[in-house]
Amino acid sequence: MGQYTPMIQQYLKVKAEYPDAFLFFRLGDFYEMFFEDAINASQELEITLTSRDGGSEERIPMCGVPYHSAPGYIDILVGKGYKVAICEQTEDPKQAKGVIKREVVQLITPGTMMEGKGLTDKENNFIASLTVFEDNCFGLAYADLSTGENRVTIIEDRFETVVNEIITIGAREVVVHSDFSEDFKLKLSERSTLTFSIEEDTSLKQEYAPLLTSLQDKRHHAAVNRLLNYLNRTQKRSLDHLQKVSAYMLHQFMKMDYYSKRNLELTETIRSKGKKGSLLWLLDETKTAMGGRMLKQWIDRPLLSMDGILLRQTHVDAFLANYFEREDLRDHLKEVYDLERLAGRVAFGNVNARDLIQLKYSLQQVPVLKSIMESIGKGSLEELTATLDPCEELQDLLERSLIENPPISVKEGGIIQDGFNEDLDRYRDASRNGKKWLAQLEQEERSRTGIKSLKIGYNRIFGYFIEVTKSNLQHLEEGRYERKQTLANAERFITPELKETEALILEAEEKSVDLEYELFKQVRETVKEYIPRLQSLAKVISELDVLQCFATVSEKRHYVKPVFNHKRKMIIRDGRHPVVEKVMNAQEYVPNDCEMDSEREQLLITGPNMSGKSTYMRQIALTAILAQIGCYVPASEAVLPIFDQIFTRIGAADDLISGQSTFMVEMLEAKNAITHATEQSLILFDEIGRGTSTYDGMALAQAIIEYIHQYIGAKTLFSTHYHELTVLEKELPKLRNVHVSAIEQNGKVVFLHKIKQGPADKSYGIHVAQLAELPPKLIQRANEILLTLENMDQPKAELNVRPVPEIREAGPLEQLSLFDEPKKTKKELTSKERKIVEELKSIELLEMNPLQAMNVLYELQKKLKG
Ligand SMILES: Nc1ncnc2c1ncn2[C@@H]1O[C@H](COP(=O)(O)OP(=O)(O)OP(=O)(O)O)[C@@H](O)[C@H]1O
Repeated sequence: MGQYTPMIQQYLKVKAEYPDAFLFFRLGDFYEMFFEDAINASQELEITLTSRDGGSEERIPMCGVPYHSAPGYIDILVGKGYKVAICEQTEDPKQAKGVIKREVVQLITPGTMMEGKGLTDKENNFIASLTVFEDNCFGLAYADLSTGENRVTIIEDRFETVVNEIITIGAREVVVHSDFSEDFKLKLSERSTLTFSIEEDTSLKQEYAPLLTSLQDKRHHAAVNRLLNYLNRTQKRSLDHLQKVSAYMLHQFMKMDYYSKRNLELTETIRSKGKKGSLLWLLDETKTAMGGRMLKQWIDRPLLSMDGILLRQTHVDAFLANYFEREDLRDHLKEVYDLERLAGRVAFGNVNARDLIQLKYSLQQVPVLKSIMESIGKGSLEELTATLDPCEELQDLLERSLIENPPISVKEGGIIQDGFNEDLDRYRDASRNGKKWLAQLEQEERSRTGIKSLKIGYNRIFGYFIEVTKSNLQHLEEGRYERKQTLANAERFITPELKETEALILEAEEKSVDLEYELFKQVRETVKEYIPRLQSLAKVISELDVLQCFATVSEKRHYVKPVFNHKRKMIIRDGRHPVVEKVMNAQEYVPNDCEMDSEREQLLITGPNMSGKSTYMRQIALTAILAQIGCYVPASEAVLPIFDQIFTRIGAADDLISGQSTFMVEMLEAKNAITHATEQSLILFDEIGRGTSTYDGMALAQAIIEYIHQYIGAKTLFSTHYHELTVLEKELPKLRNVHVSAIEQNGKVVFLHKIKQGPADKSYGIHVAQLAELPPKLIQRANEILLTLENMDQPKAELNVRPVPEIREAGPLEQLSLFDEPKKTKKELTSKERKIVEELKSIELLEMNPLQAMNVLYELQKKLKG
């Protein structure tokens, strides 16, 4: 290190403390990066890589960004999952002896962003900490630094549950002990892009003790302390806005694993991973960013407590019964600023006067919201309304102190109203009068000299001056004017009077700007004291927003209030898939019923491809979820049990990342459902078993159905292409066949999308092939083959006697009328035909899917026709 210049040595010392972050090293107006950081940053940020002499033989790689445009670059790096350490000059360069002192003032990481593009209005940005206890218990704590939300839970379950929870909250950064298992890290990283950070210290810092007062369990403390200590160490500033930590338990909410949430497209779609097309997108009629975030949290955590659900329902009822008040409320909610994030920025000290003006507008809405709510005033809504806190004194302060349209900068004046502070008024008088004095002085000089074009101007270098054009110079009194500057056709002068007036004005202006900044800081400090009240206010407003949103959607889309029962009964009349219905236009969507109870626990759904089996299954799960978050549901009548868990296996080309075959994933998920489901659960299995050879898959599917029927009793919807399974209805008393109907019109299939009792009688695979425009000859041939196969079908009931259906001999195939020519006996066959028959015999039908079989047939036929 000795060979480097003192500044580079300083850089290396700081960098050693932040090895896993890009170090933004402040040099004058730039943040510079050196060595590896420079090489990597120049690639990631697409900026020029240069080099500088640093005392060593080789030049040091360097790249930099101007400090005023740094936030954009920091956004990019942090968005890619990197950390950025901001190292500032902490002493005045003029006073520095030797190298200027520098220190890291903040570490910005994916989980600790406070502003910028990385933050989405309607989404939280959580940073989590994970602590492993004995017996494989996990403490999960998480906080949103931008809003101050702060939670903790203990997971006494598999690590998979921890992964689910971290993905559900959408954490982007996880803080762990340095010994944390690499295997666990891998499992977490497989599912989402996460940044890991280290914090060993789980001891309590006294300043945070008030946040932890409601926590009884020691493990809660350890988990939360790890997180708080990390935030404290990296943020190096006030965390006053962090709210009291609230503990929760996972079993308070309906359980759904990551796959199920994804399959059901609750908050993002499978294909685009965006919000559009998800249940959240459909429901989001919230008017505030805070409400939007709460809605997402509610969708992620449907309730299990009947009381909790009914309470939300009552609120929704009240909003539904009062259309005009609701619309009025919506209009006013629109004017409410993001109070939670504002509170966070107040605590961090980076709000400007414009933010506080927004706060003022928001607070002005509160009495209005309150009076609208009071006019609705029914039952429990009154309780919520009563907690709307207008923070009157704060509102009053903001109204008196800040001017309406302040500039962004808080250090250049122009933000505090006249009449708010006497000293400020006095300075302002001086500076306003000063301008008057200058105008007077200008007038006097003009009369004295008789020069009409004489004017008083200002420049930064020597302040106020008197400007006279060259042609008028002779009119100036000798000795009175001191020359300061010569221009092409004018000269600039000063006089003692001018300088005196100038001193008065500048002093007043400077003092008033300084005082304004001081006054602004005082206002900001006062706002800081209101942070907890603002946060509580934000909670109530968010809740009102989500509840009005439920009412708005329910009314707009003609939803009905679900009725709950403890008898595991489920009746859905005219149920619809909420999102498909919206996308395709309500008139076209075919509504469907679903009836299940303790005598009818399993539905085996058959029907052609594309008829709507998956849609039907999904709509039932979404109906249950909507009901349990307290919203109305897309149906004309709904009687529902409260589901404790929802499991889905709905085909999608997922999980290629984890290196497992689709079939393996299918089996793992089946296992997951079978191991954890209870009588109170809902299971959706879409064509389980199709990923393997026909009989294998069918056998497994049947065994799974039987197992759930006999040992679990969960409500199960099972769609299948194996028509053979429909005979199970005879054996399994709680299983019913239903099918999605289709009709043939003019030789084409028309999907009715209607669920009917009983099994489907026909597979319409060939029609789908026709829709896919396979050659007409081929379609015709497939129809002939189908007819033959159907004619030779054995009574299906037999299948159920043997769990694995009997594999037919190849023999009967010889009798098929495969060819249009008259039947021939073996003797009469030509050698070519014999060869083809042999080929036919050797075909492993069970290894093929129908399309492959058709291809082979087509080839054989082509050979025959020769
Ligand atoms: N009830 C309905 N009313 C109107 N259209 C529907 C309905 N249900 C489904 N559809 C339409 O039919 C399409 C196919 O539905 P879905 O994917 O559920 O079929 P599927 O039977 O599961 O098909 P596959 O067996 O090929 O997986 C959907 O994209 C939707 O547009």
